Amino acid sequence: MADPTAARTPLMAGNWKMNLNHVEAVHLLQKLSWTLQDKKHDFDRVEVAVLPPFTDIRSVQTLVDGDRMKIKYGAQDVSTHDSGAYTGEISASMLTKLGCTYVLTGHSERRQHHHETDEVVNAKTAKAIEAGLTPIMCVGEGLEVRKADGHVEHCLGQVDAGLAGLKQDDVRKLVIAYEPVWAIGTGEVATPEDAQEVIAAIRGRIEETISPSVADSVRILYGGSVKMASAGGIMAQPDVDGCLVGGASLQVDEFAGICRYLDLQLGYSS
Ligand SMILES: O=C[C@H](O)COP(=O)(O)O
Repeated sequence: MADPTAARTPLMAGNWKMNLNHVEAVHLLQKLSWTLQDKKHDFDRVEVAVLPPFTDIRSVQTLVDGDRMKIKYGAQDVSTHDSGAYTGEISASMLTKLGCTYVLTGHSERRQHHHETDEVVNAKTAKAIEAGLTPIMCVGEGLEVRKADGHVEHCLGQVDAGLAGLKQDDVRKLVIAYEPVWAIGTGEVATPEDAQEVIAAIRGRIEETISPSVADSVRILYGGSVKMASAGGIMAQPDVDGCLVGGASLQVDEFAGICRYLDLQLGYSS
């Protein structure tokens, strides 16, 4: 039986999507770091990561290394290929070389606008792991599926397909993000109970198909219009291990507030 209270370090990951050039990226990251330092953020207690566009990653790396920041970073996508004649693609080893920790796979915007199938998501996830990156593999249902009450089965199907063929120890280390498509960038947040329902089902599926200890270790995030005001309620759910934040990660005070949800809950916000 998977233990929903097993120790898993919460992760707050900011997906900048196609926003911020490299100069703007440096400004935002510097300000985020100062804000969190000023509030004495404990990065071992709540991990913080940013996922900039590819063109910003080298600048982010220089800043993180130069200032010895504890903020981690990663990319928003990765190729299924290792190298060669694949115009416009970026390989997993290129990201590792840039010091990336994380990479998103299967974000709904890639599934929707770039027709990424579950097989492609699985191949990208495997390539990322092979190169030493931690994939944040995204799953989530659209509005029609939710209305037809098929959301849990839909997400479990995406999880099964995305994890196919991966080794137990690799699954243990990866991160899954549940993002209901109808809640992305719409201001429409799933309730904390909606997030818990699907995330607990995903953990249960991993327990069943892989192992209870892997299910206890794997971190599962919620994403979809998360704001400072909603983060505490979402994070109070026993199976939710963090948030994948889009729009609010472009506003330093909002994102810092999300990262500090524990302090804010405890009333240390002043
Ligand atoms: O990757 C992040 C998600 O797509 C959520 O975006 P959002 O916070 O703007 O709704």
